[in-house]
Amino acid sequence: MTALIEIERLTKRFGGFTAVDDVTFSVAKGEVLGFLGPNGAGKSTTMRMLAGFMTPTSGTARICGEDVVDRPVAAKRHLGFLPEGAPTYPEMTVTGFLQFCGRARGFHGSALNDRVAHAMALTQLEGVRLQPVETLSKGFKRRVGLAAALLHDPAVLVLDEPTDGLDPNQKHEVRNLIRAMAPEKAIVISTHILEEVAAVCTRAVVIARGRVVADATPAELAAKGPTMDAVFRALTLPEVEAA
Ligand SMILES: Nc1ncnc2c1ncn2[C@@H]1O[C@H](COP(=O)(O)OP(=O)(O)OP(=O)(O)O)[C@@H](O)[C@H]1O
Repeated sequence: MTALIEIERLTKRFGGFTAVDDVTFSVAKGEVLGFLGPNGAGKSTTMRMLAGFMTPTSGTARICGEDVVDRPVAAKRHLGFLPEGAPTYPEMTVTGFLQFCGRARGFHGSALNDRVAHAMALTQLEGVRLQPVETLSKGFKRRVGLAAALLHDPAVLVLDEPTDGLDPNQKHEVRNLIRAMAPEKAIVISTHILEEVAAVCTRAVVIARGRVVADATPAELAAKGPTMDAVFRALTLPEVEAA
């Protein structure tokens, strides 16, 4: 299996506080890695460093073999990143925003229009295509962000809570979409929803206080206790309490 994401000893300190502490894992093509942990565990910080949005204090991250710090443009070519929250440029319409993202990715003319139309179809945004992003509900804003991440059909997807704010039907659709794309890509999703891990992930990495406390398949994790909730608490609470 080819590792499309390679994270080695990644660390981020904010002053004297270590938010991400010596994190190592890799993700191969075909894998959907669930990145789990309690609030403040360091998930978003790890994902931001992987996406080249934040410089690590130490350690390395590579996307399709390209170091995100030394070769940021080459690494980002292979990456679709859905950050936390809503897309920027809220006054743009959905179509306008996605066209802007597509142009930034180097698409023009009919190729640009095809890309935007395809991404909108995948994320079911056609009904709101002419609406300004700021007027959309949270779930629709999330899907606009997801469409922007998928636009260039990248080999690597890093999705920070992709189903946050979606209703159950939309969650189902987004999980189906992730599953459908999975064979051709390496995907990392962070989530608080334990059922999502069983539903879409082939592997799970659990972090607490910035450190990896488990790296296993969903079935291996589930076998560690009576419920996924209990396993999650056993893995993460001692770390939180010890801090
Ligand atoms: N720019 C920053 N400056 C200082 N501290 C920060 C900064 N960004 C994050 N932190 C801290 O680093 C820790 C990890 O934050 P992070 O957002 O990565 O956690 P998370 O696992 O994504 O949490 P959540 O599940 O709540 O989104 C937190 O204690 C947070 O307050």
